[in-house]
Amino acid sequence: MIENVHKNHPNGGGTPLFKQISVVVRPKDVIAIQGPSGQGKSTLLRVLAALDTIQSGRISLLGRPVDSWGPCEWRKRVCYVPQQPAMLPKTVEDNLALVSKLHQRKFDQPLAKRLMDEVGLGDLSWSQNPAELSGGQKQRVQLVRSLLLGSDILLLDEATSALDAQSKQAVESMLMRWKEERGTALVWVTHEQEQAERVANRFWYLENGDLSETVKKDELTSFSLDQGGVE
Ligand SMILES: Nc1ncnc2c1ncn2[C@@H]1O[C@H](COP(=O)(O)OP(=O)(O)OP(=O)(O)O)[C@@H](O)[C@H]1O
Repeated sequence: MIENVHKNHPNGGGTPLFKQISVVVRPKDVIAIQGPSGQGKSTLLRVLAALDTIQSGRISLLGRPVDSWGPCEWRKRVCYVPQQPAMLPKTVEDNLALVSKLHQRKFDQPLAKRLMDEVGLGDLSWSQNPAELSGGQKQRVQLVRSLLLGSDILLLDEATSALDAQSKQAVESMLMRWKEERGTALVWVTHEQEQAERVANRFWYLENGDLSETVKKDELTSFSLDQGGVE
């Protein structure tokens, strides 16, 4: 999906943040991105989401370069979920219905209800203003809103950083069910080694501009047989 991507450090010093990195994302992959702070994990998600520029390289999905999809279609297919939830100052329901409004689709209320239940927000009033919610509640509402887009790839930036252990487990289980049902790939920045090991089948490590990859042992055979991926 990304080939020889080169990006300079945003500090303007001319040092590379990414040095010719290439990776493929396959349906149902769960990829944990790890590495020291400031090495470009969030930036890599934004590059994949076509929200940040690169100096050279190719970003594509299903064999088509990002430019040929157009920004709106790309964002439907590749959805970035930022660490800090950005909510409309309306109701929870307005926020949940936002993506269907933006993309002229019917709001799937039963699905939204099911997902809210699954992330432990079954009792939350949908008429509340998100400003009244806790950080962890906002993070889960944002995640459900993103899932309703039905994208091929979800880019999760520390998606459970504001959650207690129980809610974190609920979110992890829901995301695992979702990717099995829908074939969605999850590319997930997490600082938690234990979480990475629980959820991921592939691991990307970013440091000094290089991306190295390891794969779970039981995945090695299928991985080497199936390098084709989404691209
Ligand atoms: N808008 C910006 N302007 C200038 N520098 C930026 C900007 N955004 C990120 N950076 C710099 O780019 C580098 C990569 O940042 P990024 O947030 O991608 O790293 P990260 O690996 O996700 O870090 P962390 O683990 O701390 O979240 C950092 O050195 C950061 O200071």
